[in-house]
Amino acid sequence: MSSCENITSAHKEEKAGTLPLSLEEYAITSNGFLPEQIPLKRLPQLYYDPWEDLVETLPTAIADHTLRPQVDRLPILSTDYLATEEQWRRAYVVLGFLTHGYIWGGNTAAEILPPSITLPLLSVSHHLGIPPVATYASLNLWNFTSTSPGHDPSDLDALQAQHTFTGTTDESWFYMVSVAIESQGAPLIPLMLDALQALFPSPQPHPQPHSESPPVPNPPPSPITTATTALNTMTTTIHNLGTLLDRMDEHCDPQVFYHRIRPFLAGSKNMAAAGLPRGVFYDEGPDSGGRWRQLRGGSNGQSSLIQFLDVVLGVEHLHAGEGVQVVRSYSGGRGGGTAMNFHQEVRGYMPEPHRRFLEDVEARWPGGMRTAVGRVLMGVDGDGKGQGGRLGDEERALGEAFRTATRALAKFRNKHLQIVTRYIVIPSRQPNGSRGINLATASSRLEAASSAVGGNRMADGGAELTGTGGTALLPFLKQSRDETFRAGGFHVQ
Ligand code: HEM
Repeated sequence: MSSCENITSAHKEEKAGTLPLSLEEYAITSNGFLPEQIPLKRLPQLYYDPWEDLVETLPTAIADHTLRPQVDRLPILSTDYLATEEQWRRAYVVLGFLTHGYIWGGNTAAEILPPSITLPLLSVSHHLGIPPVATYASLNLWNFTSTSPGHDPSDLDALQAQHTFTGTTDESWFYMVSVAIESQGAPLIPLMLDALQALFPSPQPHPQPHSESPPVPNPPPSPITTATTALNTMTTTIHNLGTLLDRMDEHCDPQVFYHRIRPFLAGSKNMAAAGLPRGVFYDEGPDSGGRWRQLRGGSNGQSSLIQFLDVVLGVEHLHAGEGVQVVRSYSGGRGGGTAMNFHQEVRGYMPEPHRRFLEDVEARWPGGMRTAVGRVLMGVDGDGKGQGGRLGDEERALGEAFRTATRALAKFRNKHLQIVTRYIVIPSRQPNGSRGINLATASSRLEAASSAVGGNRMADGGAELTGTGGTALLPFLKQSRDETFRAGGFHVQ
């Protein structure tokens, strides 16, 4: 197989019309936030063989504790020979795996990242506009291959991760469920942009043929019908994404996830309990010095697709201090300071074009469907205070389609909550005797921010062990779900 195979997905040829935004400018492909082609499996320049050879044997090197000395002996390679965006992404994937393998692949966490990793990683992350750490992009979006004819990334059974820390099927499957979700959700991007565009500029009533005019043979659908149809497709697609989520159990065992995979996803932010009180020192060599950095680790919460669905529907996630708990990620790290909530903060961990895309969509269609549908139904921006007369069938169908779509996304979040319970909360309460110092347990401590939750003020930085940690994590995820339900709260007359 060549290193740059074309991907044929079921929806690839579907969209040919003119979009209100040029998706290419945002590095969005016919596979959505996934690349158009199977990501490179190896950098073609022999110069980068020291990285490639090491990452190829990563699970073994971690298991026999030889990774750190091998990384320490790596030459400091320049990024000057990276020639294409695919190659920059490949370098980011390789360095991300080596970084987390190095930090977490021992009995204690490594506090200092050597210049052989730090220098090229900082250069690559600067080029891609993404933090120098493993992210959803390096673990999922740019880390897959497929054995299906046409390399269809929506075919979960044919997907495989290119790299894992553990060499387990469980880890590959954990990443690939997200890849299939991204792929199956991809057609929603152009579809929903069209729908927003149709509805936003004051929707016209259905064109009524004038009595003297000749009948129009195939009148184009009205903006309201266009949006209704798109929302109904969105509902079906989100339902299918939930079916994929349900398949996590097929090959990813909760014990393996919690005790073996998850520790490697951890970041360096608020990880004192796991042995990183100051984060990780990125050593840039004797000339430049270096500095301590505290960063989140890789998380599916960094998915641009799920945030796109929020933006389209107009789901609002509250800021810290407005009742939201700022949680430590399952991959480590706690939500940002007072000004940012989780969803805003993790945008900083998305590839720059994807982050820009979400911001531009928000700016162009503020409030998304919630605003647009609200205007149609009540003549207001969805706050339910309008006068509104009797609604026609078309408007009622639109309102119903919108509420059904928000309900579908809330149900998706509900399934996700059940997964988090099975994969984190329950295993965190069970003993694990496999390691001297259990980094999984240490890195799963949750810290509640000094935010008021249900009237109970929790001490800033007050840590809870994982046994009770789920009590901090679950309210955050429940809040996300409930905010989604709330976005659909219209009363159709
Ligand atoms: C074993 C599987 C999974 C586990 C244990 C898990 C766990 C978690 C945890 C603990 C969080 C809290 C924030 C964080 O730590 O970053 C989170 C957030 C999130 N996860 Fe997952 N997750 C899993 C699979 C997935 C999948 C497949 C997706 C789909 C792309 C997903 C999407 C999200 C999203 C969007 C958030 C942000 C909260 C929200 O918007 O509701 N997760 N996940």
